[in-house]
Parts: sequence; C-alpha cells; structure tokens
Amino acid sequence: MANVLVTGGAGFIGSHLVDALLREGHRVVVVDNLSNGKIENLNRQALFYQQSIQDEEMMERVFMLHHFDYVFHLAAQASVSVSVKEPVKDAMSNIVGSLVLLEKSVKYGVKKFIFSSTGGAIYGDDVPVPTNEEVCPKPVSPYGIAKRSVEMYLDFFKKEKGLDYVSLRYGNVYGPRQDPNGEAGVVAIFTSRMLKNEEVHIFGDGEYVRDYVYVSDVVEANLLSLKPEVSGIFNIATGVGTTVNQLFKMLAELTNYSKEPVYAEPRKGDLRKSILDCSKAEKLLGWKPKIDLKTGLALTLEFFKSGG
Ligand SMILES: O=c1ccn([C@@H]2O[C@H](COP(=O)(O)OP(=O)(O)O[C@H]3O[C@H](CO)[C@H](O)[C@H](O)[C@H]3O)[C@@H](O)[C@H]2O)c(=O)[nH]1
Repeated sequence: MANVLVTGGAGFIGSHLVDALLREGHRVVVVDNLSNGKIENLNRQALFYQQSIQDEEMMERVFMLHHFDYVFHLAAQASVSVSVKEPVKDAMSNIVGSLVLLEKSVKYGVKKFIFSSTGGAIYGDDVPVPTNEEVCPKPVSPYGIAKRSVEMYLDFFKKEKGLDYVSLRYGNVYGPRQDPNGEAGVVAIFTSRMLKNEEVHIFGDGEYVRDYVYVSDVVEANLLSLKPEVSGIFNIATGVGTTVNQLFKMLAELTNYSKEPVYAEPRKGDLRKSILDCSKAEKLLGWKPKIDLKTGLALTLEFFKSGG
C-alpha cells in the first residue's frame, strides 16, 4: 500500500485511475481545481483538495502532510484548440503547474513521477506511422509543446535531482465520463449527439485517422508504471488506425442513428494521421490494450445511455 497523489483526479482519465488505485488498496489524495473535472466523478474514498497545482504554497502543504510515494500527474488544460487561442493560460497550467509538482516531488522524496503526456499532439505530421518513441517530436500546438517541455524537464529532474519518471504518451483516449461539451473528444461528442438524435459534424472529409484507446487500458498502463524497473517514455494506444467516417458508422449502428453526417470545414491544425507504435510498452511495461474499439464504444454508449 502506497501514498499516492493524483492531480486531475476528478477528470475523465484521472477519476478512473483513482478508482483503480483505491481498488488496489492505495491511499489516494486528489488535487483538482474542478475546471474540467467534476465532483460526481470523484471517488469518496479519496482525500480531496480543491485547488490549483499552480498554487505553490498550498501544494507545499499537501506534499508536507502526505509523504507521497508516487505522483500521477493528469491535471491539465486539456484542449488543443484552447492552447492555440490562449497559449499563456495553457503554459501556466501545463508547464508551470507541472514544474511546481516536480519541485515538490524532489523536495519530499517521491519515488516516481508518472506523467500523462500525449502521443496525438507531440509527434506532428509527416512522421512514419505507426509512430514510435524514437521519432523526434515536432509538436504543432502549444498543448503539444507544453507536454514535450514537461518531458524535457522530467529528464532534467531525473539527471540532476534523481527523480525517476514515466511519461505515458496517450493516443485518443475515450470512454465513460469523457465530457461531450467542448471541441475535443470525438467519441463522446458523437455518442451524446446521436443519442439525442442531433446533427453530427465531421470536420473535413472524415478520412482523418486516429488511434483510439479505451480508458481502462490507459489506467492499466498507469498502474504498471509503478513497477520499479519501469522508467522513461511509452506510447499508449492500440496501433490501429480508424477514420472519423468509420467511427461515425460504428456509432451510428450502435445507437440506431439514421441521419447522415454533416460535413464541415476542416478543423485548423488537425493532424491527418496519428497511429502509435506501442511495442515498447508491450515489451517493457508488460502492457497491451485489452478493449478493442467495438467493445469500447459499446461500453461508452452504456454510460451515456444511463445518463452520462
Ligand atoms: O465533432 C467533431 C469532433 C472531432 N472530429 C474529428 O475527430 C478527430 C478526433 O478529434 P478529437 O478532437 O477527438 O481529438 P484530436 O485528435 O484533436 O486529439 C487531441 O485532443 C485530444 C482530446 O480528446 C487529446 O488531447 C489528444 O492528445 C490531442 O491530440 C479529428 O479528426 C477531428 O477533426 C469531427 O469530425 N467532429
């Protein structure tokens, strides 16, 4: 049993991770400012601080009080498009906030820092697909730049201060509790719109390819990162590409949606193709995705049907 901090523990991925850590018997503290996270997502067995990770004084107190063995850092400004519109806001949360946590983790002897990074926004276009971790990142959005920056700080803190880390570069994560409001998270958006029989918009020609990974598989990768021998950067996705048109069709079948999609202007900055090579995670983490897209979409649909 370990003392664990989960930042962003009321969010989509974070709240599932908190549930899993509690099931495994860990003592879990959550820090979340509820900017994206929802109190309904939060497991009541976790100790909760509603505060920003940028608040150094408060974070100092939390670290001093709880003697964390591990930090899972998921709190973030999570929208790529917001990062383009408001790069300062993005950097304050995603770079400065992360740095505060890194400093406190060193000061209070955290054994390992597990960071939620991005595979979708870090490599850029014009890279070989499936893309492996050796490919030099060329992020094209402030969001991707910030995530890559934190990975570089992680390297620095490891070399200079001895803080061990794992950075998990996720594909397009989907599943229950993903928020359909806003621009990101196509599975949540399509599912909730189809259930209400509303119009569904496809940006561009619908041939944009993504690597969709189910949230419980992402949680599993986080849990496996606790193994002492595991360290470094790992892609976490499926290696399978799916177009938006294919996704539309699968979800329309599952929800009995009969409207045609409405094709709209391509979204600025959208990558054409993102598929991640996850063989490193398989070899060194002992991780493999268990839920294929069809099963994952059905599970997600159940959640949205039961009130979302
Ligand atoms: O209503 C919509 C919403 C999305 N899309 C398309 O669906 C695909 C996926 O879009 P998302 O917004 O779901 O996700 P992104 O691929 O833009 O992924 C980015 O946003 C994600 C948030 O869910 C993660 O942060 C990820 O790391 C980051 O690369 C894109 O081709 C997009 O154009 C539509 O056609 N219609």
